[in-house]
Order: sequence, then structure tokens, then C-alpha cells
Amino acid sequence: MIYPLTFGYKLVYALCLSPLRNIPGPFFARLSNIRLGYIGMSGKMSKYAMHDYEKYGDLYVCGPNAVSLSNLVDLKSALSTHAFAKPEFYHAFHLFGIENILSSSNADLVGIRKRQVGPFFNLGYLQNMEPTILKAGYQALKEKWDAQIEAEAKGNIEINYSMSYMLTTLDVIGALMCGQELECIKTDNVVPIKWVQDSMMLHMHKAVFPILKAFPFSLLVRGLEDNFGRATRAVRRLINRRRAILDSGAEKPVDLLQAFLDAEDPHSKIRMSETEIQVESMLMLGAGIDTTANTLAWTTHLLMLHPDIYRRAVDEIRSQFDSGHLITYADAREKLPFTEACIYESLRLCPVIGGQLPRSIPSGGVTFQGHYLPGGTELHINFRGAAMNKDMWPEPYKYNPDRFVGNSEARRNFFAFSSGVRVCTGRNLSWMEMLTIFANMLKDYDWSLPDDYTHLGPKVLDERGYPKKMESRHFIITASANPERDCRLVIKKHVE
Ligand code: HEM
Repeated sequence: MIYPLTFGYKLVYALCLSPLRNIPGPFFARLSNIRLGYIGMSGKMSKYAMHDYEKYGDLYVCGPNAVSLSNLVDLKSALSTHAFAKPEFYHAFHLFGIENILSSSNADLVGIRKRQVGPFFNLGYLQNMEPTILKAGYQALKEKWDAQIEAEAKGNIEINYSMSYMLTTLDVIGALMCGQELECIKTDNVVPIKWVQDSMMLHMHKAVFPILKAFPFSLLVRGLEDNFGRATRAVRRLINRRRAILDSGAEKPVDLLQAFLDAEDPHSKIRMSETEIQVESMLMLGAGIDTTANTLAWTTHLLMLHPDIYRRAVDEIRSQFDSGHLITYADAREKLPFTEACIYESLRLCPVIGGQLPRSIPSGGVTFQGHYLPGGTELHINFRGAAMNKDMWPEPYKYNPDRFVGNSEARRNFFAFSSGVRVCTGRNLSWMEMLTIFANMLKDYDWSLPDDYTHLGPKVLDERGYPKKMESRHFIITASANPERDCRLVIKKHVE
């Protein structure tokens, strides 16, 4: 009896009483959060975010008390202020219960943290770290590939770029944040990646299913918990090691770990405690690997599906730089607008944070798209919808880097790194890694698809007539669903 009554009440409320009743959206989403939970846990968040945006438009209901927003003007306004705070969902990302730069909804704390660490992610400071970024990044990749090509009689090798990019971005953030050359690309060591990914996954699962925090359900995530413990202890050891090095009177290294140890908010003069340093360091490791690596993977994939665009990028790079020149970030920014646009467009068409992220509508409510949304309504930032928004991006499904060349309006309406007060802290670092790896790789190697790579390619088209993209899955990050099969590339050294 109780179930029919509850259902009846929910139905009447959703259709007749709810303040969201006149907003379009899937019927079932009005009654229950099950649809949202299922989409999240099935790895299809990015697909649904796009599909629902296409069907229901800039604002639609995605849960009984939740709406999804893709309108660029409204998104900018919501993201520009701390009033649209991160809701409880994020608290599962408090590591050891400690609020951090990603998880906190406390504007004061976020402000302090941003002033403490933000300056070290500015381009000026990053330039000091560029030699480390190049050494652990592109130069390590090149060293490995050149040795492998040298050993191959046929003069080329097949690489799995998904794994290569993961190991490289791990080495870069490891060198900067752990103060240690991890050399994972050299040794094919995937263990630290597993620790970091499992740590993120653990907190993601807890955010979606808070019951996992309680015994006996916590046993279900025991394996993830163990790897989180290993990552935690490793970072602690590295911080202790750095303290010991400093105590011995050695010169301060120029890296992010040192920056975090020294970081001070210029307003309050507050510095981070030892645990806060550990938490923020772990967070940077979690945020800094898959994001950058998968953006590189999508860009590589898209270039292989569009040979004309690949050719234009290669021609641009080789016409600007000699084969022996190591392209720096400043070089690329100054001389490679089309190559840079290839990454921008890849982040638009295949955004790695391609799902929806929640915020709370402040008390007093807000009117978006002609609909009043009361305070306390959950506002889901639809990054996928924003990237496909037809008003801003004509032919949104087409991979067209030209839309970003010399187009400041396109860049202003680009949300891949979010925007406003909670914009991505690591975006400049990520750009430095991506552009230097990508430009140097295109300069030094000729790329082609393996002969047996016939399931996808420039001539295999999707239902819209564009080259069909590899299947993706979305768990925090939108990545290839079958990297072993789909992220293969043949590279050979380019000879002038
Ligand atoms: C292509 C690479 C990257 C993309 C597309 C990306 C995207 C994003 C997005 C969309 C957000 C907003 C998340 C939210 O609102 O919850 C974010 C936040 C954040 N990102 Fe990134 N990110 C990238 C790389 C990095 C790197 C390399 C780091 C650090 C090493 C980093 C650190 C962070 C941090 C700390 C936040 C939280 C900022 C805050 O809440 O105020 N990200 N990123």
C-alpha cells in the first residue's frame, strides 16, 4: 500500500506542484534520481548529457530537484560566483575528511587556497619548471620511442598512445609534485597510475553511493581503499624526504612540491599544515594525469580520423621549426596557432570532463531560460551540452579546429576547464604539457594507422556522415572504452 501511495504522491508533485514542472525533461527523471544514478554508474554520463541537451535544450529537468544547464550566458553567470556553491556531492572528495581546493564549498577556504597555490600555476612560474616538464614529458617519450625504432628492422613501431600519454603525464606531475623522477614511461610502470585512479574512483563511488562509507558496504570498495592507502603513504614519504633534504641545507628545488611547502596566502599570511599539503598534493596527482593524457589521446585519435587536418598541423610545425629544435611552450603559442586549435577543438568535441557537475542554487533562487529555479535546486553544469551548443558552434559534430584560430570569442565560450571562481587550477600546466608533447611528436615522427586498423578510420562514417569516433566511457573522465584496440598508432622517425 505504501509504495503506490508514495508513487502517487511523487507523480502528483512532479506534474502539478513542483516548481520545475514546466521545464522540459525526461518523465522518469522528475520522479526519481535513479535515472541520474544509473547514467552515472553505467559510464554513459557524457553521452546522456549530449543526448538530453539535444532533445530538451539549454535547460532541462534531470532529477526531481535538479536541472541541467547548457546555455553559455547562464553558465558563465552561475560559474562566476561562489553563491552557486559546490553541494554535498563534493564532500566525498574531502580526503581524510579534510576540505580541499576541489571539494570545498567554503568560499573563504577556497579563496585562501587559490591565493596560496594559484601563483605557482601561472605561466610565469611554470616557465621555471618547463625544463622538468620537457624532460619528464616529451624528451622521455622520444628517448623511449627512438630506442624502440632503432631496434626494429622495419624502422617503425606501433604504440598504444593511451598508455604512453598516461605514463608521461604521470611522470611530469610526479616530477613536479613528488620531487622525484618516477621514470614510469621508461620502465612501463603502471602501478602509481593504478593507485591514483583507484583513489579517485573510490571517492567518486562514495560521492554517488554514500552508503559505501559504512560497514559492511565499505568492504565492496576495499581494493580501492587499499590503493588509496598506498598512494597516501607514498606522498607522505615524499614530503618527509623533501623536508629532510631541506634540513640538510640543500638548495630549494623549483617544483610544485616546494611551492606547496612555501605557499602562503598574501592576505591572511596563512600557510598549509602538513596534512593539508599532503591532501592538496594528492589531489593534484589525481587531477593532473588522466585529464591531460586523455585530451592528448582524443586529439591524436581525431587527427588520425582527419588526414587533411593532420597534414595541416604537420606542415605548420615543420615549416616553423627545424628537426633538431625542441619546441617549447612559448614557441608553440607564438608560431603554431593551428596546432593549438587542434587541441582546443578536441577538448570541445571530446571534452574529458564531459559529463555534468552539480552546484546549488542560492537561497532567493534564480531565473534561467525564463524559468524560476528556487534556492536549493541542484544545478548541473552540462559541460557536454555547452560544448555542443548550436548557437555558438555551427555544425557542432564536425571536428573543425579553424573555429578556434584567431577567434577570441570561441575561446571565451570554451568551458572544457570550467570557468569563473572554480576554474581549473592546473589548466596552464596542462596546456604546457599538451602543446609541447603534441607539437614535438608531430614534428619528429610520421604517424599512420596500423594496417589492421579497419574498424575505424577516415572512411568509416557515423550516422551524421563524420568519421566515426572510438567508443568512450565516462567515469569522472571521458576516455576510450577500448584503448588497447582503438588507441594504436604507427610512428616512424621523420626524415627531411
Ligand atoms: C586537459 C586537462 C584538464 C581539464 C580538461 C581539466 C578540467 C577541469 C574542470 C572542468 C574542472 C572543474 C571541476 C568542477 O567544477 O568540479 C577542473 C577543476 C580542477 N582542476 Fe582541472 N583539468 C585539467 C587538468 C588539470 C591539471 C593538470 C591539474 C593539476 C595539476 C588540475 C587541477 C584541478 C583542480 C585543483 C581543480 C579544482 C578547482 C576548484 O574547484 O576551484 N586540472 N578541471
